Amino acid sequence: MSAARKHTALPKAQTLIEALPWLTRHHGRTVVIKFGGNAMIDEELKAAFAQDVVFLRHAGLKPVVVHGGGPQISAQLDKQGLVSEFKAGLRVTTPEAMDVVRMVLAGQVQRELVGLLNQHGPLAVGMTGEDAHTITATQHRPTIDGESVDIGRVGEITAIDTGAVQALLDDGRIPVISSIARSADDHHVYNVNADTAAAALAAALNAETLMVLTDVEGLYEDWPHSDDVISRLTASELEKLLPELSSGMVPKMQGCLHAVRNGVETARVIDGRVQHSILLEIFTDEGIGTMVVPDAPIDVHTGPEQGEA
Ligand SMILES: Nc1ncnc2c1ncn2[C@@H]1O[C@H](COP(=O)(O)OP(=O)(O)O)[C@@H](O)[C@H]1O
Ligand SMILES: CC(=O)N[C@@H](CCC(=O)OP(=O)(O)O)C(=O)O
Repeated sequence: MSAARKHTALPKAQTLIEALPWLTRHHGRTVVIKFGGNAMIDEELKAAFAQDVVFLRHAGLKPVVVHGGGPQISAQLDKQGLVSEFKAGLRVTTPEAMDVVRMVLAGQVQRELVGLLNQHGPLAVGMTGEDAHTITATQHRPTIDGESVDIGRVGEITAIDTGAVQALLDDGRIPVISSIARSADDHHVYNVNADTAAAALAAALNAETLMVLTDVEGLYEDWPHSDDVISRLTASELEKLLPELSSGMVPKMQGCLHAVRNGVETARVIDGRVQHSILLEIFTDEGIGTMVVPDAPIDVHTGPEQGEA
């Protein structure tokens, strides 16, 4: 090898070897990645997301993708002349809107993600929470101003059956899951917030990490007045903060709390607008968003040889 070639190749080897402690730590572990509708805005970002997920799979992790599609659902409802209304951060879902939600999530967004992932090999398999009883829900009635409100076919998760997802993981596949649940009440289906579905799946799968990709840098300390990101907080600290949060951050942070209180080691909210943000989070110490840890935390941003595992 010429001196010039060695010069350009060496930094690549160094980059790879720097990832070794993280590769060792995460090998064989399940990572649930929530890809939000707002982070899916750009073709290049979607392609980079697919590359990252496939990279994780080839690096020996077990990624599970749970996707949203709020803006895509709203656009389709609009096309059909149906109004989008949200209460307590959740879409008021009439039976007519439910058909649109199901068609957009399972028929469009999920298909697109599966297609992007499968450009790299026969890896991704799409499913919804309806399949093999993966997610079961009953009607969710949020309390607004002290009153229980009917927001239609919005589901509250009552059970998760991980059998089908686990079988896919054992077969080396990447499950791509739409946040629709089978009903425990009747033979219809429910619309579940995708952050909530991802968190419930992460806990039930005993995942190492829940990673929520969105369109902000993380949890802002004083949103919307400042863009100071809280880089790390414990479950108890988050619990205290929850009543102050608004809009889309509520289900995300509730989900992160649920995950770390139920065995998941870290739950992170990261910026899906940054290319390869997943790899930056998993394989470097440049954690870029907000990380929630259990009250007795494990320092995951420290390489195994430098600190406690
Ligand atoms: N404290 C906060 N920190 C960051 N974003 C916040 C906060 N409170 C509310 N938000 C809002 O939450 C949004 C993210 O949620 P959402 O729109 O549901 O995204 P996604 O489609 O990725 O699930 C942000 O774009 C921001 O407008
Ligand atoms: C009940 C409820 O609100 N469901 C969401 C499901 C999709 C979702 O959560 O998408 P994002 O992650 O892109 O927000 C909805 O209908 O918009």
